Amino acid sequence: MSRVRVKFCGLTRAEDVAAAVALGVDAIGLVMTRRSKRFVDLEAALALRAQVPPFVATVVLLLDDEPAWVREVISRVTPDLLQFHGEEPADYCTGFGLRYLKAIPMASVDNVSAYTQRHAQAAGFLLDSHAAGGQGGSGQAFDWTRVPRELGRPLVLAGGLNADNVAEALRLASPYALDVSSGIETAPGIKNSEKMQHFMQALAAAGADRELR
Ligand SMILES: O=C(O)c1ccccc1N[C@@H]1O[C@H](COP(=O)(O)O)[C@@H](O)[C@H]1O
Repeated sequence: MSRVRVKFCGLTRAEDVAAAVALGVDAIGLVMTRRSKRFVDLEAALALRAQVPPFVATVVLLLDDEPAWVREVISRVTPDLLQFHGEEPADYCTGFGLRYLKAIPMASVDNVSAYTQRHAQAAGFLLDSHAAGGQGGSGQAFDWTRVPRELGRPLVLAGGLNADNVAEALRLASPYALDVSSGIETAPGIKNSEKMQHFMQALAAAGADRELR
């Protein structure tokens, strides 16, 4: 038995980081691709990162970004983990020398295990509802019965999660971790403390301590 981990992603405000940490999240996500409405620049990311205490991970989300930008983000923000959400090939992802999650666009991937084999060095896989070439963070869920039983790596479930569906997500997908953004906000990048709290309460009520894959 193990506890389901939680990442709140797309935080842009100090008060939202403080609320997330107080609620006991395992990771916060900073979106540092300029394509996103939740983009935070280097100065903002540095300030938010400085607020994150030990034992809470800082994950930086990128999407088909220029390597020079990725290197600058790594050296300035010092994230614990990268999350590549685009069509980045394995040699690009491994080239930065930092552990990474690879997002899998479930709307356009039929064979998940073939996809994971191309990213043998990924620390884990994040299954999201978008199609290749599209963006995540849409608040849309995919069919969770499509989540494979065995990935051989930690599986992070994302896409349209909220307090109302988290129990069903756990039941159908048994993920290692949950990643939520739209479901805890009032507008892109503006998190809502009540929604954050409701999400964590719903997770606890659903039994966050469970057998995981
Ligand atoms: O949050 C964004 O703006 C974003 C932009 C580009 C790619 C991914 C993005 N977010 C990630 O998408 C998933 C699902 O989010 P949601 O809960 O459906 O809003 C999650 O991993 C976000 O971190």
